[in-house]
Amino acid sequence: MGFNGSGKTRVGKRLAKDLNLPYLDVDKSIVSHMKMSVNEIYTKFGEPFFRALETREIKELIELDKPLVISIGAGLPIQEQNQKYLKDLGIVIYLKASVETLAKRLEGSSSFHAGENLPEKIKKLLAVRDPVYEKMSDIQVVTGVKPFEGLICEIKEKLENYQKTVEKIQ
Ligand SMILES: Nc1ncnc2c1ncn2[C@@H]1O[C@H](COP(=O)(O)OP(=O)(O)O)[C@@H](O)[C@H]1O
Ligand SMILES: O=C(O)C1=C[C@@H](OP(=O)(O)O)[C@@H](O)[C@H](O)C1
Ligand SMILES: [Mg+2]
Repeated sequence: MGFNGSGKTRVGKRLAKDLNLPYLDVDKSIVSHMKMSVNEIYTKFGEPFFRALETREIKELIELDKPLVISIGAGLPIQEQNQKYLKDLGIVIYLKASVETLAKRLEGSSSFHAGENLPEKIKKLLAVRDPVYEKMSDIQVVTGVKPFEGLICEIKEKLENYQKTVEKIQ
């Protein structure tokens, strides 16, 4: 979980490979179910419809009850209707990034329509989203500081520690 460009796809795919688990991207699942791009769904049916598809998708994943590494869209956790399901989905990792890191990564991105002032748009949206990501996450890592390999090691270490702590409690 994280802002657009925080690395959900890249980190998710690598983590799945290292943990020997299947990888699933919620946006990609929606696109393949609908046979339409995210942009087409937004244009044709509007955002609330897309958000309802996200909700349906994560409910199905909970019912599936299968170990997976999942990337969710940046807007999914912001929807109140999804927050109760997110907790049931499993361990939630927040890829936290600064405005500067995100602006660097999202420059020229076709999926993040920034218009004129990219850092300003990121700053505004992040101010709303970061507290929600903080609240909804079990594990947090800062991305954009250390090299990718180091970040992956940090995530795996934090995951192990988290699982050990949960086992102790149960
Ligand atoms: N830890 C990282 N260090 C440097 N670049 C990264 C890192 N994680 C992701 N990126 C790059 O940032 C961009 C956005 O990553 P991506 O995984 O597509 O983000 P998201 O799925 O969260 O939108 C890609 O070009 C990706 O290669
Ligand atoms: O920020 C958002 O509201 C969205 C982020 C996108 O996912 P990424 O986080 O992979 O860009 C995608 O779900 C959709 O375009 C809406
Ligand atoms: Mg992505």
